[in-house]
Parts: sequence; structure tokens; C-alpha cells
Amino acid sequence: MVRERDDEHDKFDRPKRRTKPRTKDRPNYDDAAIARVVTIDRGRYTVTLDDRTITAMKSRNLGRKGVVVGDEARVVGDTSGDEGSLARIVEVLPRRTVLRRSADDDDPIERIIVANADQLVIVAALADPPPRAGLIDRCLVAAFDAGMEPLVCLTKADLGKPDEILALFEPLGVRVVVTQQGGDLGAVRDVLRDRTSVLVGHSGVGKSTLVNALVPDAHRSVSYVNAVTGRGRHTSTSAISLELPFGGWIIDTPGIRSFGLAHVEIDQLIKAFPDLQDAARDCPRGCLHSATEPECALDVAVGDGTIPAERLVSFRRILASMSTKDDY
Ligand SMILES: Nc1nc2c(ncn2[C@@H]2O[C@H](COP(=O)(O)OP(=O)(O)OP(=O)(O)O)[C@@H](O)[C@H]2O)c(=O)[nH]1
Ligand SMILES: [Zn+2]
Repeated sequence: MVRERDDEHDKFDRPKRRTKPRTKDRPNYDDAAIARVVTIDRGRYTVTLDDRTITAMKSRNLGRKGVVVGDEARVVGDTSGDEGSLARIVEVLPRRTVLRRSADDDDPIERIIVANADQLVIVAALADPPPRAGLIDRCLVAAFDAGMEPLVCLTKADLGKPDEILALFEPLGVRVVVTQQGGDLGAVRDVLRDRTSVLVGHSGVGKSTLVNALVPDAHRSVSYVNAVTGRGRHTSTSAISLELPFGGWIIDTPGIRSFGLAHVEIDQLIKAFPDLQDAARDCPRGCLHSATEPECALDVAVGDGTIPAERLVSFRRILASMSTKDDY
């Protein structure tokens, strides 16, 4: 795969970025149509605009700024979507959320993989392969840090019981749905409806099975997208956004082995738990809220019954998962 050098500059999307003043002769694209980026394939962006699927390239004026799946972008030029047509992305709208994957051996830079998703769906099988709680914990950290609501989807209910996993995540208030191949998907549809959800999960947990059940023509639309880019079929490593027939979008993310958690700050993570955040106001400065902190106010809050003990135990478990060398 040809890697886009532009994405190196995703880090400029970090809150502390210094913005370059706009030059006064910068063209004004405020009237340009706003499209949604659904997948990226070797420098070609597939975007949807109204009901059209359009192939676009990045305009030069974007400089080195990255464009990722889920971005809302202004497009100009030939937006007909006709075969062989090519539009230009001239501006990326501010991102509401960003999900990052970690640096790894192949690529030393933490990069944004998906923008603007509301929900992170952590798919784990109840058996074959067996669920790994530590991996779900790290996905939860990634979700909370990204400002996305997590949802755990336990598949292969015909092969195992969900009770143990439920017990681990219930104290955190994390929603869990249980599914099985050929089973009723009503509960899953309800949690996905009208939202943009990113699916993550190890190979073999049943993600494709789930996507095909939710989006019956997913296969067709994947090859359709590739036909539009004119580059034939190949296994893309880019995330791909699929429209749900009952409303909303689901973004599949092949090939992510781990999330970038190196930058996650505890202050940010604890915001997902308002009761803990409240109690932590009484912590000494720089308290890491771990079980070894001598004066952590979270222990006091458990002692006086303000916070259930299992909730603090679960919170500390996900805190600790941040520093493990596990995948995800
Ligand atoms: N018993 C059982 N098997 C299932 C269920 N869901 C999926 N499978 C099987 O598990 C295997 C993996 O399913 P996939 O949907 O391909 O899993 P995936 O997560 O997409 O895996 P990759 O395609 O490798 O990313 C297949 O053989 C499925 O038939 C289920 O609910 N119960
Ligand atoms: Zn503390």
C-alpha cells in the first residue's frame, strides 16, 4: 500500500496546534457542498453527497492536512459521481471526535483513523476466540478518550454465557448487547440506529457476520466503492463507512491492531465517570487514583458509600490497562 505522507500531519489536529494565519487571498469555499468521506484508497477518497457516491482527490490548498474516514469535507469540481469523474476536497470541517490508532513497528506515528463517530462498538466473541477483558478495557479507554460512547457487543452467544463479562463492565455503566449468528438483531439495531458507530474487534470474532446481517448489501457496496475508484477489487486496509438501512452509519476498521493510548490523560478519562470525577476533586495534586495512591479520595468515597466498591475496582482496572503492552 502506498502510504500517504500527508497523514503525518494529523498530529496538527491536536488541541494545542498553532494555526497558521489564513492568507487573505485564500479562496472562499463556504458555499461548497459538504460530503462525507466513506473510504480512502491509495490517495482517492470516496465520499457521499446527497445520494451520490463520488470519487475525489485532495486539493492542494489543504497542504499536508490529513483527510480521514468520517470526515465532513467541502468538495468542488465535478461532483456528478459519473464514471471517471473526479471532485476535489477543499476543506475538512472541524472534527467532533477522533479515534487514533497507535504507533507500531510499521509506522512510528500515532494517526487518526476515524473522525466524527459517536460510538465505539467493541466486538468480542463469548468463545472461539474466548473474550479477553483486558483488550475490552483498552478499547474502553480509547472510546472515552475519543469522546465516543462505548458499546460492548458479545457475539457467538450459542457458544458461551455472557455473565462473567457482564459483571466486569456493568459497574462502569457500559452498555452490553449479546448476539449470535442468525439471531434477532433488534437490540443491536436499536443501539446503532441514527448514530455513527465504529466497529472494532479481533479477527474471527464475527464482525463480518454482524455487518452482513445489518447491511445486507455490504458486500456489494464494498465492491461498488472499489469500482467507483476504478482501481478494481483489492483488500483495502482503510476503514470503510457503510450506511445502515435502518438509519445511521457503521464504520468497519480492518487491520487496526492497537489504539494509541500513549497520550491519554487520566483527567480526560475520568470525565466519563462524573461521580468519580466529583470525588477526585479531593485528591492530592497529581494523584493517579491507583490502588497504591495513599491518599486517593476515591477510596474515601467508597468508604463512606458514595461510590460502589466494584465501580472503583473496575475504573482502576481500565486505568491499569492503559499501561499494558497488550494489543488494542
Ligand atoms: N457459532 C457461531 N459462529 C459464529 C457466529 N458468528 C460468526 N461465527 C463464525 O465465526 C467465524 C468468523 O466470523 P467472521 O464474521 O468472519 O469474523 P470476523 O470478525 O469478521 O473475522 P475476520 O473476517 O477475520 O476479520 C466464521 O466461521 C463465522 O461463521 C456465532 O454467532 N456463532
Ligand atoms: Zn485519586
